[in-house]
Amino acid sequence: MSAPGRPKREYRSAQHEGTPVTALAIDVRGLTKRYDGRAVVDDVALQVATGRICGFLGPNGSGKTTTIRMLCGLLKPDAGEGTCLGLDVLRESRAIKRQSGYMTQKFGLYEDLSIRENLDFIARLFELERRTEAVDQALARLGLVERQRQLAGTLSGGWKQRLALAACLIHAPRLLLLDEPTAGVDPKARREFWDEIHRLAQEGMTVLVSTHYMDEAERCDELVYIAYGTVLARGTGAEVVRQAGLGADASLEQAFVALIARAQDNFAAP
Ligand SMILES: Nc1ncnc2c1ncn2[C@@H]1O[C@H](COP(=O)(O)OP(=O)(O)OP(=O)(O)O)[C@@H](O)[C@H]1O
Repeated sequence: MSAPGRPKREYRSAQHEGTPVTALAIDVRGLTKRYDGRAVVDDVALQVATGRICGFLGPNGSGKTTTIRMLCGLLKPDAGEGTCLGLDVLRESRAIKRQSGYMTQKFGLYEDLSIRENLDFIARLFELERRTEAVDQALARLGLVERQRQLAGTLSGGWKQRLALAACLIHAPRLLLLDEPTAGVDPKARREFWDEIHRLAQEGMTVLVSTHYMDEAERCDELVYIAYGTVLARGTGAEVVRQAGLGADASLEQAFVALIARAQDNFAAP
C-alpha cells in the first residue's frame, strides 16, 4: 500500500477554479439500486477523502459498475443520499459529471479517428474554451504527442487505455472514477498506468478505481470490498485483512477469499 500520510497538492483546474475543495470527495450512504425487484446495490456507504486512491474490489456482478454509475450521475439511485465533490448526487448530477472523469470498462472512443481527433471531439463535447491547449496538455501528460496522428483503432490495449485516460482528463476533473481501467492490458502498461494514477493523486486528484488485480489493490491508499451489492470490508489493506478475520501475515487475496466465503453463507440462495 502507498504511504497514507504523503503530502498532497491541490489538483488545479482552470475550469473549476474557485470551487471549494471538500475533505471528502465522495461521501454517500444508503445507495441502493434495484432491477426487477432485486437490489444489485444495497445500502452502500462510501467515503473517500480528497486526493486518495480507493480501490473498489469485488467478484463479477457484485455491483461495482452500478455504484460507480450512480456516483457520477449516470444512473439514478432508488435510495440513498450524499455528495460527490460536495455536490448532491441526486440533485446535482450534471455538475458532478462536469467535474469528474469516468472511464468505462470498454474502450469507448472512435477507432476511425486519430488520437488527437478523439481528444478534440471530447473537448468539444465539454465546450472547453481553450480546446487546443487542453488537447495538447492531455497529449503531453499521457505521452501521446508522437502518436497523436495515429488512428485509435490501430493502438495496442495499453495505448488505448492511455488515450482513454487522456480523454477522462481533458476537462480537468477533480475526481476520477475508473472501472477496471487496465483489464486485459500487459503488466508493463498496467504499471505505467498506475504510475500516472499516483502522479495525479499527488496533485490532489481523488480516484475510485475498480479492479480484479491484487497488485493494483496493493497500490491503493484504501480499499472497499463489495459482494452481493453490500460492502463487506473497507479500510487499509491491513484493516481489510483484519476484518476478514485473518492474521497480519495474510495476503489481500486470502482476505477476499475469506470474506466472500463468509458472505456466501449469508447471501447466497439456498
Ligand atoms: N440494466 C440492468 N438491468 C438488469 N440488471 C442489471 C443491469 N445492470 C446491472 N445489472 C445486474 O446488476 C448486478 C451488478 O452488476 P455490475 O455491473 O454493477 O457488477 P460489477 O461488480 O461491476 O461486475 P463486473 O466485475 O463483472 O464488471 C449484476 O447481477 C448485473 O447483471
